[in-house]
Amino acid sequence: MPTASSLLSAYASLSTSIMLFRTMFNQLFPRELQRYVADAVRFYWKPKSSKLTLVFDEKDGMVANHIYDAAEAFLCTRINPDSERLRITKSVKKALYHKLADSEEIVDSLKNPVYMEESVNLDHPSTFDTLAMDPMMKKAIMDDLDLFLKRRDFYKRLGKAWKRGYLLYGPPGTGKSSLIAAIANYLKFDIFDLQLMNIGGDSSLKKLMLRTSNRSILVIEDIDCSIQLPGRKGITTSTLPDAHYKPVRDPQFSLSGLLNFIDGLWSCCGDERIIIFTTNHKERLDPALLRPGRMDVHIHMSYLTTDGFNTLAANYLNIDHHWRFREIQTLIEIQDGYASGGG
Ligand SMILES: Nc1ncnc2c1ncn2[C@@H]1O[C@H](COP(=O)(O)OP(=O)(O)OP(=O)(O)O)[C@@H](O)[C@H]1O
Repeated sequence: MPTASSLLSAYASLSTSIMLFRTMFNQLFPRELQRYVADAVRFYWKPKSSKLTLVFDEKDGMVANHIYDAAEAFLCTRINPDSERLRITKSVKKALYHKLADSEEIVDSLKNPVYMEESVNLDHPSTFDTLAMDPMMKKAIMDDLDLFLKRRDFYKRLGKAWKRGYLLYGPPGTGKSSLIAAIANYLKFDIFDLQLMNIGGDSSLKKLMLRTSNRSILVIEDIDCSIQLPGRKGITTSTLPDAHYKPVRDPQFSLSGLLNFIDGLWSCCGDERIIIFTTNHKERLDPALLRPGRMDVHIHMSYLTTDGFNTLAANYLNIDHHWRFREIQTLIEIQDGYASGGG
């Protein structure tokens, strides 16, 4: 057992050595190196926290920080103004998990954490050349787009927003998305894909619409089934989906909100914009959405014609004849006959 005096003398010699080491360290090494060593020691010795604080500044210098806007728009669909803390976790397999207060919980899927996907560099190969579509119809669409782009003064003179709405309707898999890509490639516009089911309310919608750039195409796909829009008088009949449809969640914005934004919001912010709606069931849409000024051009995308088949065979297989073409063309004609009620 060490005596008190030996302990005291060990302590005295240890503290003398430390003081000597500190003095030498301070004199021999530059201040920057000392700070670096101190930081490294602190980093390895500090107890590790499981918490991570993300700070999004509202402004990046003098300009607005887009990440702040995106975070704000996203969070205001998930939390109410009374919530003070938001806890978000995500394990490897499970969905993104938000915990607001002790009594309030929301589970979200990471599939669509942000509800507007911005595709600035469109890399979709579809063009009007590769699209299987009646040549007259193709030309009519391209002419309409060209005319629209030339008519800035016309819209200005009328005091109307310089925008054009298209509705693409028809059975699934008939080329609606391909046509959207072809239009974007033709005009060299950006595409903004608006996911209605993820929008929390009119104000979020407004914010999102304002974030779309000029010379852009706003796409609202499957308008009849992405959300159950309340009608202008609150009646949810006009866009009723089929019996199997389950809305992802109740919408917190109204059809009138959507229509007003489409009509009014872009009028104050400059250049040309195109909005494209797609649906497999045009008959389910409210006439208020279908009228010119909102959906100016209605394009029916239908099943393959003989010409369309030839285009696809050339695009995909690089062939313009084959011994089975005749057989396929006969089948298409029979199908056409059924579709037009002749069969
Ligand atoms: N008219 C067409 N021209 C060229 N490719 C087509 C055409 N129709 C379908 N396709 C091809 O078929 C696939 C499905 O087409 P697309 O996604 O454009 O259809 P859609 O009408 O948008 O379908 P959905 O209504 O299910 O979203 C794509 O690979 C596309 O290349």
